[in-house]
Amino acid sequence: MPSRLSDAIIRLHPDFTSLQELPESYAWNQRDDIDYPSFDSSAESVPIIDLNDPNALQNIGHACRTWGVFQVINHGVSTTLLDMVESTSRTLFSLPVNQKLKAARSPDGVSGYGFARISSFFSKLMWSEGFTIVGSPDEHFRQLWPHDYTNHCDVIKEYKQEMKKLAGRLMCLMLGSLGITAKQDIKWAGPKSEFKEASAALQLNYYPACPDPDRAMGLAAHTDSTLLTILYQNSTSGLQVLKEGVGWIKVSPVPDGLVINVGDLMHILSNGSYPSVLHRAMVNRTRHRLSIAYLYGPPSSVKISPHPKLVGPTHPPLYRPITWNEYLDTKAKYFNKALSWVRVCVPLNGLVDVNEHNNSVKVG
Ligand SMILES: C=C1C[C@]23C[C@@]1(O)CC[C@H]2[C@@]12CCC[C@@](C)(C(=O)O1)[C@H]2[C@@H]3C(=O)O
Ligand SMILES: O=C(O)CCC(=O)C(=O)O
Ligand SMILES: [Fe+2]
Repeated sequence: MPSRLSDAIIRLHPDFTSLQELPESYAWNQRDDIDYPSFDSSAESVPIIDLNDPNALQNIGHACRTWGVFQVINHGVSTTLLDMVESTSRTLFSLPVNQKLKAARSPDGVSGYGFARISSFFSKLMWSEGFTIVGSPDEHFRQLWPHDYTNHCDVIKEYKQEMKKLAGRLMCLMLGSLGITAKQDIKWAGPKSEFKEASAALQLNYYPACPDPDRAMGLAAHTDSTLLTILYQNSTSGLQVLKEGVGWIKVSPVPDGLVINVGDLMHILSNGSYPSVLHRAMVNRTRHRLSIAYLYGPPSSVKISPHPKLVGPTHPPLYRPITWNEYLDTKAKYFNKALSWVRVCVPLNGLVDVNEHNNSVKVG
C-alpha cells in the first residue's frame, strides 16, 4: 500500500495494536505540547482526600486552591461498579476497528467513537481512542453490539447515576469551602442540594501500549470545560497535572480512588480562586491504559458567572456570564485560550472585555 494512503487509513482507522513502530504522524518530537519538567510523585503529590474525614471540606478547599486537582477515597462508589465500567470500556475498545467505526462520532456530533476532539489543534496525532456518551448510550451501543448491548447500557446508566450523586456531593463540599451554601446560594442546586438538573458527558479513553512512549502523546495538555470532572483510571499510570512553578506531576493510581479535576466553569464560578488544572495523559511501552471521565456541568440554560458572594468592591468579577454550551463553543474555537476569552479586565472607570472584539463572536 502506498505509504500516504496507509497513513491516511491509520489516521482514520487507528488500529494501534498492529503497529510495531511509531509512525511519524504520531511522533511528538518537536513537543507541540507545553514543555515543563516532569516529576514522579516522590517530588510532590496530588492530595488524597478521605470523604469520611471530618476535615474533608477544608482539605478540599486547600486542594482546589493550590492544585486544582485531588483524589478521593471512601467516595461511596462500589469497587464492583468501577470494575464493571472498566470491563465494558475494555470490551468496547477491543472490538475490531470496523465495528467501532459503526458508532463513529459524526463531524458535527458529540457522541460516539473517535479521536480526541482537541486533535484538530495539533499537527501530530494522539496515541489514543475515545468514546463519548452524552445522554443514553443505547443507540451507539446497539451499533457496536447488535445482539447483547443491554448489559453494557445498564452498566453505563448505573455508573452515570452514581457519578451524578458523587458530583452533587463534591459540588456541596467545593462550594462550601468557598463559603457558598448550595441550598441557599445556587438556585439550580434545587431544594435538597442534589443538583438534579445538572448536565454531564461520559468520556471513555483508551491508550494502547506504545512502541515509543517517549515520543508519543496520549492526550495533549488541556483543561476540562466543566465545573468538575471525576476520573477513574485503571492501574496503569499516565495522567500528569501541571503544578505552577514545579512542573508536570504524575497522578499515581490509588486502588478505588477517583481523581477530581477543577474545570474551567468552576474557575469562573469561584472568580479564579479555584483554578482549573492543566493535565495530559502519557502512554506506556508495555501496558495499555484506560480512563473514564465524567464531565459535569450546569443545566444547559444556566449561565455561570463569578458568584456574588465572592465579588465586591475589592474583588471585581473577572469573567462574564456564560452557559456550558457557549463555553464549549468557545473552547472548540480557541482551545486553551478559551478562559481568557471569557475574562474581563478592570479599568478605573468600569468593566470591559479583555477581548473587546470578543463581543462580536457568535457562541451557542
Ligand atoms: C462535555 C464535553 C467536554 C469535552 C467536550 C465534550 O462535549 C465531550 C468530550 C469532552 C472532552 C474529553 C477529552 C478532553 C476534552 C478537552 C475533549 O477533547 O473532549 C474534553 C472536552 C472539554 O472538556 O472541553
Ligand atoms: O486519561 C486521562 O487520565 C485523562 C483523560 C482526560 O483528561 C479527559 O478525558 O478529559
Ligand atoms: Fe481532561
